[in-house]
Amino acid sequence: MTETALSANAPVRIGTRRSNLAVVQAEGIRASLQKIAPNESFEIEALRTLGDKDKLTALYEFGAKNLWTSELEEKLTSGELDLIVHCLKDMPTRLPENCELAAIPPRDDARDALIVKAGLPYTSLDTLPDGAVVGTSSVRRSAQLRRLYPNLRFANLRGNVETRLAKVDDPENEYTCMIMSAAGLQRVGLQHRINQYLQSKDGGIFHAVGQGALGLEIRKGDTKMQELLNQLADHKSTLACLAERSLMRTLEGGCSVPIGVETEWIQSDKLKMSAIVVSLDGSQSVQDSVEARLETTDEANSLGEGLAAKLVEAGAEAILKDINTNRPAKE
Ligand SMILES: NCc1[nH]cc(CCC(=O)O)c1CC(=O)O
Repeated sequence: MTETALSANAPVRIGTRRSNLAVVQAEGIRASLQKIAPNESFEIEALRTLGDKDKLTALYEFGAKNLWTSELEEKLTSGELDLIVHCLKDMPTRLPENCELAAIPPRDDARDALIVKAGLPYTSLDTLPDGAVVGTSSVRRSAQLRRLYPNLRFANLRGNVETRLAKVDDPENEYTCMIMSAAGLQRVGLQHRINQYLQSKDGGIFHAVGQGALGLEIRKGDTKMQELLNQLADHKSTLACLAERSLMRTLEGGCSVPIGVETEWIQSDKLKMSAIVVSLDGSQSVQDSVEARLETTDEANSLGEGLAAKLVEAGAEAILKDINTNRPAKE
């Protein structure tokens, strides 16, 4: 084959993390792209990232906000990859100079879910006995739970979806239950293990910014990829997720800061966004909400900034500052 023929047929290279969930997500995007562009070929490259390798360090101790993404982004900018399929919630709110968030497809279930150890009879957070051990390494989850359920205890739980579930079910381990994203479980076919779906009006728990959505990242200015991915984008999911990310960016929180959020379209073009910021021990919290008609990404960004301002007014800054000064291994 000549070199020209090779480059004309060069496959579009899709990068993702090497977990089952990440690969399932990338396969879904590949299938959608293949339908849109039947003459292109698409290849998936599943890479082990720093976040996958280090299962021991508590997430909040890493300091860096990009432990799932930076190695993939290096390959994107060097041209080894053309697209990265991320869980949007693992993407930092500020991307490297030469990368961009090209599209957000229709969002799946954004809620957290309670999963009880196999064989135990509990069905919801409020039926858990005193001293029950919740497996989670997310300070957003533990802080919100400490606030509402002071009778619970917490233990770190890391690893991919299947690993975490196996650790909880292992009778040798002290976990009574764990909290995980509903979308993550559903995508790998484990939705039957969900005992309770959590949200502000059920269990009192707000989900993470961008949870349940995918983020499709490309090299900045790659118009061929942008045009393809435009066809996978969902307008309402995009506006809601961008509003959430703007809130997070404005509060300067990373994925390890206890900011919980919820967005809901209350009319066809009106988004309501509620959020909570909680101290690590659950003793302090501020909560507020905003709503506005949204059509453009600028308007989504303004909504996030507006909610951040309200939360700061209510005392969020003191809580976040306290978290940053007390963090054990802050950079
Ligand atoms: N923090 C890890 C992570 N990143 C994305 C998902 C699941 C998919 C999603 O929620 O978008 C998970 C698992 C979890 O938090 O339970």
